[in-house]
Amino acid sequence: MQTVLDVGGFDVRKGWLSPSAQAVMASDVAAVVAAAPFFAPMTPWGKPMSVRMTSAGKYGWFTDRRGYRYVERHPSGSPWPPIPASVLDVWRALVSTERLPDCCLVNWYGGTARMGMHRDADETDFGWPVLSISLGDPAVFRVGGLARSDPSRTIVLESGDVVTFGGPARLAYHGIDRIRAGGSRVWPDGGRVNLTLRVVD
Ligand SMILES: O=C(O)CCC(=O)C(=O)O
Ligand SMILES: [Fe+2]
Repeated sequence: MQTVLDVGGFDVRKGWLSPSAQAVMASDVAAVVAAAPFFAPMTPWGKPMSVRMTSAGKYGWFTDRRGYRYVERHPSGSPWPPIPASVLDVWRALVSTERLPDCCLVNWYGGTARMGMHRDADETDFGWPVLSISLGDPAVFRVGGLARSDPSRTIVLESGDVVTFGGPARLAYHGIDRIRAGGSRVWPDGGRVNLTLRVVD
């Protein structure tokens, strides 16, 4: 495991998923996306996000002019599909076999997509970590500290890397500076998917 932050609880597991496990998970994610298609989220201040987004599980993360929140339905009105077993297995191995996540947020990054620095703070209990899985093209991931003004540094997240934000790092600022197109064969047309597993309430 790599220690990147000065506070504890930010753990990077490089190559935790084998190429064959990544392939199984990619086809499970494709099935989630077939049931709950990607949509273009809008920030509360009216700017479209550059990622495309969907979710699996009891809740999906959502944003529009009314703000950030978890919702029980896809914008189509359908409930979110279940979180695939291949994804839950990672949570069971690294976090808990008793309390499973309520939400698997699926972010799709095409060529120029990025994500600004933010904290994952829409959940009720910060005692549970957020677990992040990367599939596809490498991403330049930026992680800072607990205040927006803290110094930050970058690491490259590649396909199969698994990150947990727990303990003091649960509320660390983080974001995606950019994607390195063409760095993976997980998706036939390139791009990157990031899955984040969250206990919501
Ligand atoms: O794409 C990533 O690695 C991070 C995604 C993220 O921070 C989020 O969805 O809250
Ligand atoms: Fe996040």
